Amino acid sequence: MDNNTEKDTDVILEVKDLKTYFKTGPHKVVKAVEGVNFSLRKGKVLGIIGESGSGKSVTARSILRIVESPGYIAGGEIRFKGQDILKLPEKEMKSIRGNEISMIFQDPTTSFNPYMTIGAQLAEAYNAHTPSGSEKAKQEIMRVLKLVGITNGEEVIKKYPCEFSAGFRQRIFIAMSMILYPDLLIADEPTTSLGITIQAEIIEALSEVQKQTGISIMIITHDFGVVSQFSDDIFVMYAGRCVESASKKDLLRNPKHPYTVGLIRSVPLLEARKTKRLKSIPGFPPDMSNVPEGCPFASRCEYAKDICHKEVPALKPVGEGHMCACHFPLDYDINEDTELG
Ligand SMILES: Nc1ncnc2c1ncn2[C@@H]1O[C@H](COP(=O)(O)OP(=O)(O)OP(=O)(O)O)[C@@H](O)[C@H]1O
Repeated sequence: MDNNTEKDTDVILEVKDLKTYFKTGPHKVVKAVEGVNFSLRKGKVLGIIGESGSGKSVTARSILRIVESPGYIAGGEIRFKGQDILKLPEKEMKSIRGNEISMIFQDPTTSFNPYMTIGAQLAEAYNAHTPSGSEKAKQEIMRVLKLVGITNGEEVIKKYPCEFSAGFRQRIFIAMSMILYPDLLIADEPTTSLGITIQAEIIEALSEVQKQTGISIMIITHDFGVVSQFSDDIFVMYAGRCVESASKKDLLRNPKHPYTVGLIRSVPLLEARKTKRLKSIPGFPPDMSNVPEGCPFASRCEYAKDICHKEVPALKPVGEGHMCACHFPLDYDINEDTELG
């Protein structure tokens, strides 16, 4: 039994020193997630942001224990409601998936069976864990469809996925993910394949679901606009590591890691940036099978000094609830960025 402290009871998910590797050759290991730490507060939204290949999806899949071979979890703890789920037998984990933790993916097209009606698929998701009469299932289907703003549920359930747009399918998929009253929803790039207007609608739908149900959400994205709009807390990933985490307010106002500053400077939609020039981060993330010594961001960092190329900086507190892995955290006020003015 775990002895939760008062503080811990506010945390639904705590990831400690998670390592997920891929053995890609006899002497080759890709360290996709290398010692990641973060927590998600109950009823809050945590945004995980980072460029492509930084390990966001692998982190999400590790939480559900669905990392596929040659991938494996090499170490760490994943505490969900106080219990380390890495220690659970697969049978118990199966019941947690969908029932307590559900996940939505980037591409709503592949999330559905094209040959089954929406109603049949929602009923199947409901009955998978909760055998029950069809009347009850139908009530629950209507409940979740309404939750995502679909009021013509009777019509929708008779149709097939191909009869709807990608955005509407994603909305239905969010509904499906909510059918078993999960406590945690992991949304992996839920808006990436959609147009700008539809993206905003999906975020709005997720936000409505969160408000109405109080569910905890972990949203993964490479779009700072999405996290700045929707998250309570933000966790920035780079090359398989956590480089900065803080409340959204702190992170956007006073980012400490040069990578976070680079990400913020490259976003066209943030209010504070509207009138300013945009700057992309020069260079590319490292090859994950051959990450150089020292801070993985050093080769792209305009502030890097000798030590940055030699020692990996530890994740350390830089303010209340604000953590940063940098040898020289910045004292940066986003509104005083004269370089961009
Ligand atoms: N099946 C695999 N085999 C080998 N390496 C893999 C595999 N899947 C992922 N990786 C490695 O893990 C790293 C992290 O991948 P991940 O999908 O988590 O990135 P991401 O941040 O979610 O990127 P994206 O935004 O493009 O989805 C990749 O750079 C890749 O090197």
